[in-house]
Amino acid sequence: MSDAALDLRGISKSYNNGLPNAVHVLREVDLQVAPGEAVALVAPSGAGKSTLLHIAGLLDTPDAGRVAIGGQDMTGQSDRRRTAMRREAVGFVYQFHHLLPEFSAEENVVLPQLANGASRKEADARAAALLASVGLTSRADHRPAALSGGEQQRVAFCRAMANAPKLLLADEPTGNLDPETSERVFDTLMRLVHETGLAAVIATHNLELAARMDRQVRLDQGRLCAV
Ligand SMILES: Nc1ncnc2c1ncn2[C@@H]1O[C@H](COP(=O)(O)OP(=O)(O)OP(=O)(O)O)[C@@H](O)[C@H]1O
Repeated sequence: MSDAALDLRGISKSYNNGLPNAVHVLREVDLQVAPGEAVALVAPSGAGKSTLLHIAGLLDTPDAGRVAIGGQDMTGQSDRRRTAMRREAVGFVYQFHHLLPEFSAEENVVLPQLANGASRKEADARAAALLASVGLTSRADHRPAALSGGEQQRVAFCRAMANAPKLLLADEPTGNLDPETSERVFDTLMRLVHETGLAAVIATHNLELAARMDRQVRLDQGRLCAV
């Protein structure tokens, strides 16, 4: 397999839900993403974007096909190795951000770094810089419940970037944001992609933002095609 940041080959996934007719969500999907490349994943609701992102981020396994991250084939690897790879190399921004409710915005960005071996000082400095980059310095001490949906979304983005992942997978990362804030998060993201060699796959319904990424792919009837 290649040295692509993400290399998906022949990925298929279906759900049968105990019914005779299985739903073929993904059919032989191939996708390679290079370091420093942002790929927009566009598709209607229910087309399989989350399923594809979960498989790419090692949160789910395909029925067939291979997944490699940073040139390492993760197919058939133990849960321990998959978890270690996910923690070291992959950042995830979920559609529903899953922040830890009992911790502040800043702590939500600090904790994954401590879990990954950073010192408290390094983790605090990186969290402060990330929160500043998305305009949240004044909200750093707030718990998620005291933040708006869009602010929570931005904290989730900072948390995904906390351990400087090689691969960022994002499910509608600007979905809850007003146009100006969406622009700011998008600019931060593209700067990280082009300046640090981050590879990103970003599922979005926003066709205008999709058109500004390096490449667009579309899921249609389970097949992935270039736009
Ligand atoms: N665990 C599951 N069991 C059964 N069916 C599932 C499961 N997860 C997803 N599906 C089905 O697979 C299809 C794709 O779901 P998925 O969540 O990947 O779509 P999506 O493109 O991310 O949608 P949205 O944009 O609405 O979030 C849907 O028809 C969904 O009902």
